[in-house]
Amino acid sequence: MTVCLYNCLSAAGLQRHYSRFTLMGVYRAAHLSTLSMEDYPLLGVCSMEDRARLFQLVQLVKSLDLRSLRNDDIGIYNKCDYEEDNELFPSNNSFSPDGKAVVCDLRQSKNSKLNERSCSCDPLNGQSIQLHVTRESSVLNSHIRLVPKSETFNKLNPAPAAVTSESLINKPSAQKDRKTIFRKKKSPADVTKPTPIYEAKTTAGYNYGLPLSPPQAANKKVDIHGEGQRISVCVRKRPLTLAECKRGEVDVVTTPSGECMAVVHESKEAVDLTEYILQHRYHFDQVFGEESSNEEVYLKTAYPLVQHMLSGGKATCFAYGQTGAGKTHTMLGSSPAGTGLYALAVRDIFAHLSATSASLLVYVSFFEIYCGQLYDLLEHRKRRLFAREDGKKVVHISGLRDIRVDSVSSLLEVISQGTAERTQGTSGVNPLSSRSHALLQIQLRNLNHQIAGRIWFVDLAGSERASDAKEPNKQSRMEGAEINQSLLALKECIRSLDKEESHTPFRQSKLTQVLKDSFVGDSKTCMIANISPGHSATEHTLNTLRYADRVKELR
Ligand SMILES: Nc1ncnc2c1ncn2[C@@H]1O[C@H](COP(=O)(O)OP(=O)(O)OP(=O)(O)O)[C@@H](O)[C@H]1O
Repeated sequence: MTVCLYNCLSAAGLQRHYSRFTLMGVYRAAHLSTLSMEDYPLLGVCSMEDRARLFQLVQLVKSLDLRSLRNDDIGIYNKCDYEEDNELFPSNNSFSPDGKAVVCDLRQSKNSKLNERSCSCDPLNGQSIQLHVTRESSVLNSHIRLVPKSETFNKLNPAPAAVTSESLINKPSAQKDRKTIFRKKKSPADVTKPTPIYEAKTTAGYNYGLPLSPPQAANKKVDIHGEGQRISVCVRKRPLTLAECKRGEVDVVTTPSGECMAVVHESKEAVDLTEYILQHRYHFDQVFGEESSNEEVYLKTAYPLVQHMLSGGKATCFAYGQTGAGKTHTMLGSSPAGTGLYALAVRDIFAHLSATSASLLVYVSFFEIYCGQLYDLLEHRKRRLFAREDGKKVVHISGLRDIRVDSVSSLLEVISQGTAERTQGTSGVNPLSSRSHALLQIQLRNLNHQIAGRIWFVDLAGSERASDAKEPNKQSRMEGAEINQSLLALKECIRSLDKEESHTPFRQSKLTQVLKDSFVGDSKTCMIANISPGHSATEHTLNTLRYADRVKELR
């Protein structure tokens, strides 16, 4: 019978957090007893329900007093229902029918250690102790089995220090400030060996060739979309997907609640082959963890832009990040009904229009930029479009089809039609990678067809490097180069926009050229950097965060 942390978490319905627990060094069931509630967010346990479950599990493990039992492993097996358990083990706190286990009723031992008889009888010389948990409404309606092991926690071989938010989050200033947490078990000798953690001091790495600038003060107050702020930069982390969980991906990103901070725990190996963790911290205007819904993201990112648009302004909302990081989920939503930012914005736009007497019409257009060329997604990509400037230096997209929509559903239909046409390719990272920038424009026009407000939603192409292509060929190299060039140009324009420089390099890429109108005047911009949590995406995640960080610093 396998006895492990995973089983414990499974019994409590928390198995999806297993990877994060192990990453944070909580790789054994016995370690659960050292957790405090402050650690829960660091372990990715954020919702009230999950917190309650973990709390109960921790209390249970604490009550078992593992160290006095000279055990350091606890596992749960045979998850079965309460009635069945009751039949098997009718008595409370007694030996099980085979005489090898102790059966306990946690209703009696709630918030306290299990009764002395259970814990001190110590039938561990070659046998096991079995705890029968029978809290009716509890998630812990399972058998728990303690298995004696040769390794013990005693004075000679003390247990590692508890994982606390202090040890994980407090800022070490230098190497001498090394912090320790538990690490995944390597060998019996390493079990209690702490893994050093260092904080990354620079943002060195792949950064679209941009020179690095001094980092912004972490405590700089950011007034999201308040007076004077035209650009906000937010980060959204998605949860591990089922497929990632199955292949054992470890969640390496934490988003401590209320701190607008994303921390990437990068696993590294020194030249002497010792392992250590390098922590990269980034502060943004908003940071959304995996528990955040599209509605929550919308309210803090696109909603202020929609309000700006409804009052006649121009706004742009970008979703940026590696393929598979959740851009489309954010913009479009995953359900067929569509609960992404597009739909939520449209809902508010129509709600506003029906509540006011202004006679405004809603128009939508949708096109993509692929390898420097524009294609109308509402014309099955058959029509190539051209961005041209008129005498007043206003950019027009000739040939672009505008469709008038009069309801949320008609607009969503247009969007799903356009999305189906978008260019996809296979990258080493994502088998269905969006290889183009998709630009959705929603315009308000008055009865004279004059523009009375405009918002762009831009789902940028995946930011992976050309080297990520599975079998790099000329086409994929061109795609990669174009994508990177346009992302660089975008950053330059945002910088120039914010610094109110006389020259803005809109012509550096088609993306910035067509968005020129959104960068001038009273326009507002929000960038949502989407990141994947898995350890195999660490490098991409760091690149995305560096890019977003640079955009933020350039403000
Ligand atoms: N916040 C989230 N919550 C739950 N699942 C998510 C979330 N974000 C993304 N996903 C899931 O992750 C997978 C990849 O997301 P998505 O397709 O949105 O990535 P993408 O960044 O648009 O990729 P690409 O650039 O290749 O189009 C999808 O299965 C999606 O449902």
